[in-house]
Amino acid sequence: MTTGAHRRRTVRAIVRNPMALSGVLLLVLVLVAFFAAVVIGWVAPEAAFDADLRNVNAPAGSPGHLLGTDSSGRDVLVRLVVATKATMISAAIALGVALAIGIPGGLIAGYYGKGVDRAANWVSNMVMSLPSMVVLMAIISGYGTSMVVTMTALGCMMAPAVFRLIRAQVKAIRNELYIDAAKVSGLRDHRIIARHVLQAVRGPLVLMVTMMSGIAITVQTGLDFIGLGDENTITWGGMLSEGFSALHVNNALLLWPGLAMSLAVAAFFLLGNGVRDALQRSDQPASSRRSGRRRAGAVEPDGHESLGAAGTRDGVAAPAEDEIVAVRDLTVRYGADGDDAKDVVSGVTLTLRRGRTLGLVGESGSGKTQSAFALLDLLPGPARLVSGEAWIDGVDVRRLPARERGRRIRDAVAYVPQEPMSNLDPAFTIGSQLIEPMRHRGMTRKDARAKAARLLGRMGIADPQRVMRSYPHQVSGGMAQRVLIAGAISCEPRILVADEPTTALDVTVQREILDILRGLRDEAGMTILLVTHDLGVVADLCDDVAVMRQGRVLEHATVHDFFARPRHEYSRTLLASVPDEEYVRPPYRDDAAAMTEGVWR
Ligand SMILES: Nc1ncnc2c1ncn2[C@@H]1O[C@H](COP(=O)(O)OP(=O)(O)OP(=O)(O)O)[C@@H](O)[C@H]1O
Repeated sequence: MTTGAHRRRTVRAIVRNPMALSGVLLLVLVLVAFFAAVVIGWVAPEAAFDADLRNVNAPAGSPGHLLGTDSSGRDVLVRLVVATKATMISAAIALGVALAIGIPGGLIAGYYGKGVDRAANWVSNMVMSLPSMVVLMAIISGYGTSMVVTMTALGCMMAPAVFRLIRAQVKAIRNELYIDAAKVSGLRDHRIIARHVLQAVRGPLVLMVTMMSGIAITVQTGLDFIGLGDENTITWGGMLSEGFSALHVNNALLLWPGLAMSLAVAAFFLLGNGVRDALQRSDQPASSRRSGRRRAGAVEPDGHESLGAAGTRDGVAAPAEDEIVAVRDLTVRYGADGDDAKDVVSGVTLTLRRGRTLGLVGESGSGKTQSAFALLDLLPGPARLVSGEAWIDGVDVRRLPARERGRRIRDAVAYVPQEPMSNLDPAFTIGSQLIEPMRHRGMTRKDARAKAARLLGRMGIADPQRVMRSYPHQVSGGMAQRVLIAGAISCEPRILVADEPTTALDVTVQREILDILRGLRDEAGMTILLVTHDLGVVADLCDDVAVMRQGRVLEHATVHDFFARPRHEYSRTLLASVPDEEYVRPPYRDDAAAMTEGVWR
């Protein structure tokens, strides 16, 4: 579905939602009153102050006075309409200030974490602990009853609520795999925040904005009611105060401004709830949203030391020309140094030769993914890279400054993750997710769209245009994996890191995906690092193999040597534990050609 179609669907959902619709209608009424107040201010600025002392406290329906007059003979309806303007402007000021502080603060603190987050959170907690009314009264006593000053202060007091909401939402999605995928595809932080993060927080934000509008109106009216408002401005609070003084003479004077305020507040609350529901309904089913695996330890990113930090040894020889990737002595540590430290990758050395496929095998938890993440500079927050080199195409990227390192890795290496669905942002069509990285690298939208369709075709997708219009929840797992591979190769990387790309798929689709990878190696000359625990896949697709266990590489050999003459005891155990001997039988024969004729073909 296109963005335009999605928008139409959202509008339809709002119109069909009774709560949203009544909110919209009430808000239209308030806006009509607002614009009427603006017009009255131009054409008859004195109309709200015209007193007719011979006609005080006239009841509603009196000639010329639909809602009657007040105790000075002024027309209640005109005053009510004029008061709408000041009340709405006050609410807008408070809201604007709260959003201007809260949204960027929450985005930055939630996305970057660490010290920024701690400092911002501390300030927010401090402001939240202050009693708002007392602070507002103190400000009024110090700076007078200026509406702008009072509402700006109220906005500052409300900002922490926005900050907390945005920060919590950003933290919840910061470690989603589709955010990692966006990083890998080369999108800069500000684009990821604008495109993926803001999109995810819009629902709760709409609700908060409407709630806060209601609160701002209530507070402003309350302050005016108790006499702390700007006495030169007509407001609903001021009218309520006058009505309260004349309660026993004309109780209708309390009714009309009270009703106006209640309707305005209700308009915002109904609209907020309705729009939130409509947004949820017009998006894909909740079950398909963010169902992805969240990497363990995604809570606080303290102490993250990425590639490029200290520890590079000088004077080390560069890898040979055909070694497109050379990882040497890589150690990834979780926890602070000392007893808490845990090395999940210990002194790992791996070599990928140009145009070949290296299978990284090992039992679950052996450190395969962490090694791949270390190479991609994608380690999660709590992980630290404490030693090692990572050579990509003749450059040790650990020695590069962060930005240059990121650029070099993204230019050379693409990543295909294990769980296709959780690596696609549920809020965007597949087409837009494929096109964006190419656009980011300077391609026109038209060219990027054509290339995306072409790549999907090459991935064996029969109707690329339809798939591009679809949202992730509308395609199967196998299709999503093809989409991710198409996305990964769209910017023409030289190296592909595929982390168990077939694990979540059924056998037929697995075979097709493996064929695609084989085609990328054989036809496009791509170098592939294939993380897998499946020796059948290794036998079928890989040229070299590295066996990992407990964070260490135990054996690094050609596939032929590995199957024919496994050197390490653990390799022999692994081979012996394969349930169906047929899987690995062909490579055991000392016949290199037979290796590619395994059961997958
Ligand atoms: N955030 C984390 N905090 C602490 N330890 C972690 C964290 N993430 C991973 N680990 C540990 O790192 C080790 C290696 O994990 P890794 O994901 O690399 O394993 P793997 O070989 O890819 O396994 P699998 O095949 O199950 O994906 C495991 O012992 C795991 O528990």
